[in-house]
Formats: sequence, C-alpha cells, structure tokens
Amino acid sequence: MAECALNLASSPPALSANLHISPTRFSPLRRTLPLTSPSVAGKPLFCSHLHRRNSVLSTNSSRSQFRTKSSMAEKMTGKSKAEVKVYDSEEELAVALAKYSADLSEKFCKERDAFTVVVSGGSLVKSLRKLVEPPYFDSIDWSKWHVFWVDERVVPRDHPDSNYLLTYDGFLSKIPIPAGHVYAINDALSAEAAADDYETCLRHLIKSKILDISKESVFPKFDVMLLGMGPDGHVASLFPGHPLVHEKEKWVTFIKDSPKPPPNRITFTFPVINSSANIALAIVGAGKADVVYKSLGDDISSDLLPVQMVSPEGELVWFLDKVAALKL
Ligand SMILES: O=C(O)[C@H](O)[C@@H](O)[C@H](O)[C@H](O)COP(=O)(O)O
Repeated sequence: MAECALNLASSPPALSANLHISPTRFSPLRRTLPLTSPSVAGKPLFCSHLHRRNSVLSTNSSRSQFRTKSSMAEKMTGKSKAEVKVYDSEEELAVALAKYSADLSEKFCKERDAFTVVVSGGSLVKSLRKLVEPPYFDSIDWSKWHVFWVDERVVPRDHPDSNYLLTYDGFLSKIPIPAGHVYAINDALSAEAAADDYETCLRHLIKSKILDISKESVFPKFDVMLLGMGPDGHVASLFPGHPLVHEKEKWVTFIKDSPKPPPNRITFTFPVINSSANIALAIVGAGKADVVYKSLGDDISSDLLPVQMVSPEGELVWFLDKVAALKL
C-alpha cells in the first residue's frame, strides 16, 4: 500500500452581452502569520515513499503593498457562477492571483489548519511568482500548505518535461513549505501504477484529515485548484474529445495518448476537479483568445470543451490578461 509518500483596464476590452464589467479595486493585504518551523521544499513527498525533512529555505522579509485594478464580470458556466476578471497585463494578473491565493490560504489555515493547493503545469507556474514576494511571502503560513498536481507527465522528476521540476524551480524552491507536504508522483512507476498510487495517497490524506472530502460528491475536496488552460481548451490532462473527460469513478487516472507531449501522464478526473472548494483558471496570451471566446462568449456549441466542464462545488474565477480576453 502506498504511504503518501484586467488594470482597471484603462481601456477595458469590449465584452459580450452577457458579461457586465464593473470596476473593482483590490485592497492591499495586511496580515502577519509567523512561520512556525523553517523548513525546505527540497524534496517532494513521493507517494509511495514518505520522506520528511526539515531544513531552511531563503526568506524575504521586506513588505510592500500591492494595488491592482481589473474589470470583472459574472457568468454562468455549468453549475457554477463564474467570476471573470480581465487584467491589463500578465504582471497585474500575477499580482491578483497572489492575493487570491493568499486570502484563501488565510481562510483555510484558520478553518482547518491546513491548505490543500492543486497546481497545473504550463504558464500557471510563472503566474505564481508574486506569491514568493512581499507581502505574501511573509504573511502566508507555508507550513500549512499541501501541494498537489492536477496532472503530471510520467517522466523522471529531474526531466525537463516534469511538472514537479517546473513547479520546484519556479515556486516550491522559493518557499519554506515542509518537504513532506509536496506530493509528487512516484516516477518509478508506470502511468497506471502512478495514478493508482496517487489516488491511494489522497485516500490516506483524507483519513488523516489533511484533505477534505465532499459531502456532496464523496470525492476529495481540495481547498483550491490553480489551473491553466491549453489553446485547445484542455485542462489538467483532459483533452477535447478524449474519453477520459467522461470518467466518473476514478479520482486519478492515466493517459497514454496525450495529444500534448509527452504522451504518458496522470491526471485528476472531473469529479475530483469539480468537487473543489475553489478553482482559479489563469489564462494568458493572445494564443488563448479564440478558445476563451468560445468558452465564455455567446456562441454555445453542443460539444463542451474541457475548460467549459470546469464547474466546482465552490467558486470559479477566470483570471485573464487583456490579450486573452480580446475577443470577448
Ligand atoms: O502538464 C501539462 O501539460 C499542464 O498541466 C497543462 O494542463 C497546462 O496547464 C495547460 O496545457 C496550459 O499550459 P499553458 O498555460 O502553458 O498553455
């Protein structure tokens, strides 16, 4: 058995008729939560191989206040009412995503003494960079964070394609998260076995009350999922037209014919994604404008894209930069 191991857009883009923009101004975050025990995110907790280590990562104690502006709209997608926020630049989006994550961290750390965070690979990881800067670096209680991947490529952890490596280099190596709170896949296993192993890991974490379970769906309920979207509308490793988008039973499954290389991956299924308490979709760049329009515009086609199937129990927020939202 596995041991677990939008500035207020100075010129807001024209949005479609069902998106009503209202300006909003984010107030600066003021919080100070001490780090309880310095530790390092050097090694992940490989599901199957539990490694717990304590050491020290870099700290950054200076503080500043972030103020950013956006255009906002609300939209019904699936069973959820989605908030759509459009930022003038990716930089402003990253600032807002940091505040969003820090606010949720504060809430869940208070409520359940743990914060379960799921990330994707891709450009999302770069958009997390403001979390490791003041004021968030110091105000977040990193010792309560537990980090998971919504999907992972079945490659060694030091392989350039590894989402773990991408996240480690861009985020985890910069925060004092306990190594045992980083849940990387066991890269010694096949895709099938790694998916089973990750699911077993999640079951252990539910037993130990680190991970919540949805009373509605009886699937794991993560506190937040921070996800990207591919230019074809895929999320996680759930691709348009692939049978895996209809998986109803498994928590974690595998794919051996991923249209986006590499072909072998594991991925959370929609029942798990949609049991989340919060989901942020962070989408940047002109290359995403068509699919953002297809997903949020008025043109409703019968075949839903995977991103349109994202419909959490809790709140859904789309973070778009101005160019990704250009066609709305
Ligand atoms: O392993 C993966 O391939 C990623 O997790 C993937 O699901 C990613 O999030 C999207 O493809 C968006 O990536 P970009 O933001 O880089 O387009």
